[in-house]
This record gives sequence, C-alpha cells and structure tokens, in this order.
Amino acid sequence: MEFVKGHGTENDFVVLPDLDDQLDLTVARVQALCDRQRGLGADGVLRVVRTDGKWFMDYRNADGSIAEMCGNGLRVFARYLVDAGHQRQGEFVVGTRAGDRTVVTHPDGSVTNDMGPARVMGTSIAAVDGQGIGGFAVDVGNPHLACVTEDPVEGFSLTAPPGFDPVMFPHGVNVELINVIGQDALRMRVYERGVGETRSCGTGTVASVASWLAGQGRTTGSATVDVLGGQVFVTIEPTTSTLTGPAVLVARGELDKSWWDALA
Ligand SMILES: N[C@@H](CCC[C@H](N)C(=O)O)C(=O)O
Repeated sequence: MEFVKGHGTENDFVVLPDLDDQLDLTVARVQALCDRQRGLGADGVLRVVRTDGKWFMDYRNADGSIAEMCGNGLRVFARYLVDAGHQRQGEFVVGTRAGDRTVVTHPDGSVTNDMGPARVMGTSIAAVDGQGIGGFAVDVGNPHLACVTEDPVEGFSLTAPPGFDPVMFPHGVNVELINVIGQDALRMRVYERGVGETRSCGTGTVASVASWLAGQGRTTGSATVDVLGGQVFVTIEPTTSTLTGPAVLVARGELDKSWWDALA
C-alpha cells in the first residue's frame, strides 16, 4: 500500500491514496502510522478519496480522532494531487467534512486555500501552564480558542493539555497563544485537539487572525503568522478566509502489508 509523507510549515502528515475508498482506516492504524517510534510519525493522516469524480480529504488526528478540517493538511493534499498527476497545477476543489474548499497550487510549491468563514462565537478562557488567558472562540469548521497575550508565547509550557470550558466546547478545542509582533504580523503557538503541541496549525492561524481582528472590533484584515515551523499568510474577508503557505512532499514508499494487517 502506497504512502506519501509531507508537511505544511512542519505540521506533518501521512498521505494515504485510497481513490476507490477501500481502506479500513481504524483508530489503531492511524495511531500506529502517526507514532514516531513504532510507525512513520506524523501529526495526522490524510486519506485521499475520490467519490463520483470529487476529491475528499478524510483527515484524522494522531490519536485516531476525526476532525472536520485541517488547513495545513489541505495544502499538502492539494500538492499531492498535482504531484501524482491527478490534477493540473492551478485551481480545483477538495471536499472536507467542513464543506467544499477551493485550493490554488502555485509553481513555487505554495498553496492558497479558501478556508471558508472564520466565525467568532464569543469569548472564553484557556488555562495554560497555570494561567488563565482570555480569547475568542472561533469556528473555522473545527473549534478554536485563540488567545492574544502580552506574555511571550515562547515562555509557556504546552506539554499538558490546556483547560477549557466544556460547555462552550463540548467536542474539545484547539488552543492558540498569540503575540502581536509587528504591523499585521503575529506569532502563534498551538495545542491541537487530538495531537498535542504541533509546529503549526493552518485552521489555528486563521482563527488567530480572526481573534486578533475581533479584539480591535474588526471583521476583515490580513496578517502574516509566524509559527514554530515557518510562516503563513492569512486574509479574513466578510464571508470567507484564505490561507497561503508552503506544502512539501518529503518521501513516498510502501507500507509493510503484514504490519498493516496485524493492526486491524
Ligand atoms: N493541523 C490542522 C488541524 C487539525 C485538526 C485539529 N487537531 C482538530 O482536532 O480540530 C490544521 O492545519 O488546521
């Protein structure tokens, strides 16, 4: 069974081409694939499915849970489709659990995703490293609590999961810590639901820009977002948002059939 390994600003994924929707992708198999000692190692899995001529990104977190959307994963997914000859360079549509998303692949390897609306749902508090930090709840298809803070984000420990209000976030939440580092320039760290701290989160960068704008009473604007794994560019518009950043394919190979079968 073929696999491809790739990353977007060092948020890394195992891509599993399954065009005819045949794979039984169990929780145990996702966990083993993502394990950095006993598997390939990744923050998540992107299963590539084609149903009735439409692409679908089946995204799974490293713990095996299903998430609605993955912004960095979508760029890697798009890059894979072009690299494999399934799509021409340029614009096409990928279905996700959060809805259809238009992507544009660029000759320099970067990809621009239409990320859909970033909906600011209210305010809440994250408990991080023994500290309560206020932020905005932002729905980017998946849930985020994006917190702008004056304290340097480098100073926080994100080894333990942040606390959050389970009434506001009944299905869990991704928590972002954000510093404003210049004009229209943010720095972000993230603790992802179902993964832990990652070096980037595309939906998290969109939520961060929406939260930063909301803090100024604004609903539109653009910013660069520096993450541990690089930089992306986000624009928030009245009814949608866009995310531009790199997408890198690192390796391709074959999974061992007996290893895979033993995990069923
Ligand atoms: N890394 C992703 C987000 C993946 C899903 C997230 N962990 C969740 O459970 O909602 C991104 O780039 O957006």
